[in-house]
Amino acid sequence: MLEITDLNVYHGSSRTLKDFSLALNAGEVLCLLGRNGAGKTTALKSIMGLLPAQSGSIRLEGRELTSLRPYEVPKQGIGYVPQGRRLFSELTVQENLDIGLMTRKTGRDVLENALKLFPRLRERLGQVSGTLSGGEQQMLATARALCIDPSVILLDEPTEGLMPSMIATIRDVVLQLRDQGKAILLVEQRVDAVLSVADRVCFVENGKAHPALPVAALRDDPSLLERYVGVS
Ligand SMILES: Nc1ncnc2c1ncn2[C@@H]1O[C@H](COP(=O)(O)OP(=O)(O)OP(=O)(O)O)[C@@H](O)[C@H]1O
Repeated sequence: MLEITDLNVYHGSSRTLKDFSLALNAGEVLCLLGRNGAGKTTALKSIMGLLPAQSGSIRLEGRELTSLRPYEVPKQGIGYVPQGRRLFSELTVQENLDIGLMTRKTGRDVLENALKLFPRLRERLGQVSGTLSGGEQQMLATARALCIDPSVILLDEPTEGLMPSMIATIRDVVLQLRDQGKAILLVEQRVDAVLSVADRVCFVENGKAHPALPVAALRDDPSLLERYVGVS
């Protein structure tokens, strides 16, 4: 569904992604794991066209994305939930969701599906989003991405700073979306969260992606985590 091949991305003169390659399938959760600064967020931003590719390709069902402007990428059906959520904090919950709906001119049924996953947001449609709790803001950022009716969803550390019950809610939603056939690329630092949600994991090390492994490989060989993430 989404195929990244030999992608090279620079920040100034430093090469942040080095011949970075991975393939993401429909109906799976692929988790990017790696140390701080390994290049995980850079990979997601590059997919969204927020950082230009020096070389390499990013294809969604065969269509090349690297030549698109950033505003054109979500229109292809890629939803992005950035680290830190990046809501329009002065706008209400409804207005944030409307921005998602406008992106691809999706219908109210798409909004209904998103609100079904997050009933708590339905109760707060008129609330200014900057006044939501951290967990509710994460729900809103996810629901806004779902309002474009994406086939691919990129989530950057969605459980960061959340309490356990909220982490469980996000995990359940990710699994439901996977079961609906969405392709999900997840950056996640919490090993327990990775083990409970991922189908495959891909270690990112110094800007390079190692070949993806089934998540069972982490259980079978815990030394992988120590080697690539620095936890045991
Ligand atoms: N705007 C920027 N200007 C210069 N260098 C940057 C910029 N953004 C990121 N980098 C560098 O690119 C490298 C990869 O950063 P990136 O944020 O992709 O890492 P990450 O794997 O997501 O890390 P973390 O787990 O800490 O979020 C780091 O060395 C970082 O310092």
